Amino acid sequence: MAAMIRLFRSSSSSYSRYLSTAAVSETVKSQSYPRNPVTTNVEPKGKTVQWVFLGCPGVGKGTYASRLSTLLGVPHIATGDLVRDELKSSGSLSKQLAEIVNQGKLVSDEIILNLLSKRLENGEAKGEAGFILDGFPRTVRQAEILTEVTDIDLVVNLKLPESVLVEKCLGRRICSECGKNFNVASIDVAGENGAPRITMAPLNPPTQCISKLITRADDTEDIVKERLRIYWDKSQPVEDFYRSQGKLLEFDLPGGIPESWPKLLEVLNLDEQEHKLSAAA
Ligand SMILES: Nc1ncnc2c1ncn2[C@@H]1O[C@H](COP(=O)(O)OP(=O)(O)O)[C@@H](O)[C@H]1O
Repeated sequence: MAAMIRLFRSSSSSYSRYLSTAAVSETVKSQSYPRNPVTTNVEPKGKTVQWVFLGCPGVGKGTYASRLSTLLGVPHIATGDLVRDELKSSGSLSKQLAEIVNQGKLVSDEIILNLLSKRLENGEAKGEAGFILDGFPRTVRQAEILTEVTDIDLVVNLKLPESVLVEKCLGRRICSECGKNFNVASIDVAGENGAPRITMAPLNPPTQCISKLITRADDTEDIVKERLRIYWDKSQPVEDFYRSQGKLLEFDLPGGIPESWPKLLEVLNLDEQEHKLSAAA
């Protein structure tokens, strides 16, 4: 992990030097790719969790990654949140980022790696270990860099039909005071290719948040469609990257949180009660 932070912290010149080193070590790297089936067992006293969550905008990566991070006691690190925090600041980067993000485009690798390295460094100073990454890696280049600097145990790929994704993004609301996420969309769509119907009840805010709800500037229909296009173009190949390493766990969400959460725990071989008890001990 420390090596990861050192490399992520590199200036742009040493960063490009690092990339050429990565290219030289390509052969060694490809030999070390595991070929065994996906293993999801979490050893509570063993090595800490280093997981990645993949999935289209609106699929619920943040929701499930955050719940699992609480359950497993590892930080949930969402690069989208890091970008939004930077947008709120008055730094010089903020204006540059707003233009990119509000068009639904991806931020440069250099900026993302800088934000991520700062976050990891702050976490390490606080004694954090392990992580659930959400929103990173988003390109094959980012995935290759991550492979160079640390071991990823498992990559969870959350999936929903595209029509649901757009509705979910448009229904997304955030409380400007407490920061919690809600969703006012009521989803009821026929499953694709003979799959069962998908229904999701709205995740309504409590009364104290109702007057403080805001919508993300990039959650408009046109920008969501552009983000989805970019996902298929740039991020979907990341699924293939991890599939070929035997690390990809595909998970078709059966519905909202009440239906999906227990099923996700089941495929991850996690027992909620057991983890709560060991955390309390
Ligand atoms: N790993 C990344 N690489 C490039 N840009 C990123 C990355 N993570 C986040 N961003 C930027 O932040 C925006 C919001 O990210 P996120 O909240 O993860 O969005 P989404 O809901 O589309 O999955 C993205 O549209 C992109 O501009």
